[in-house]
Amino acid sequence: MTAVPDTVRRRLTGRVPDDRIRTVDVPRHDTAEVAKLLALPDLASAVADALDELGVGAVLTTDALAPLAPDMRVCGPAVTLRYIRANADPEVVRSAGSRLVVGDRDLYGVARPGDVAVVDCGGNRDWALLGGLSAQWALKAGLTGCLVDGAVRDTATIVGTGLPVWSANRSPRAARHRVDTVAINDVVSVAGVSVRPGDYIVADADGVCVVPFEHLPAVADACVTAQAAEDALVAAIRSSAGLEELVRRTSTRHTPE
Ligand SMILES: O=C([O-])CC(=O)C(=O)O
Ligand SMILES: [Mg+2]
Repeated sequence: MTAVPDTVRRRLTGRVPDDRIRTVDVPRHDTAEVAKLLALPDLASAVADALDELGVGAVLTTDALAPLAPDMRVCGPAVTLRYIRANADPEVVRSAGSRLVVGDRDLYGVARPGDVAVVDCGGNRDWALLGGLSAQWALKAGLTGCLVDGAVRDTATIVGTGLPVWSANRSPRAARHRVDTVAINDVVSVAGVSVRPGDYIVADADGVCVVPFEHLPAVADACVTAQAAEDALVAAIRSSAGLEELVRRTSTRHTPE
């Protein structure tokens, strides 16, 4: 069983039993790596190019997970939560005072400022696992974003909080009494992509990139190099008098002898 230190214990509600908290020790890189990435104007596209170049990681399109608002962007290490769908009728569960556990608050409790919550909803896309209250709790804990492979609700309130959230669906119906928490900080599956605690989530209006923890520094360096080349190309586009000059200045074609 995980030893939960007192500093973390004071941040937990106690709803999730300790044996479902797989670890509180999530690896994290220096925040300078995150700052390099957040400086990129087209964050997820740049990171996706670097993942292609290095042959690592995974991406998800906005068909799989979409941001609640187009200006949302995030980069940070994942803390994870996995649910399963409960079999019981929610009315029966509610009247029996069941111990089905909603684990979002305790996920935020084990997180550190800068982390991104990643929620595997066990295939449930119909019932909301995150709403306005949850978003405000996440912000209080210092989370910088949430990915929910399921539904969210209270969209107006969530967007108003400024917390960046990506989800597979939206639904007004709550998942309370319909799901149970299996694990906090275990490997999860999000739209078919595995995410380990500490893998970096990079997301914006174009979609989501999952950067394996060990590759983050190389990805950040590749992005900075590619951005410098792109900036030079943009300067050439802007300063060329016309297309002929632009093509001449940027062409790599061999001139015939
Ligand atoms: O209550 C719930 O289950 C989810 C919700 O609406 C919130 O977090 O505000
Ligand atoms: Mg609500």
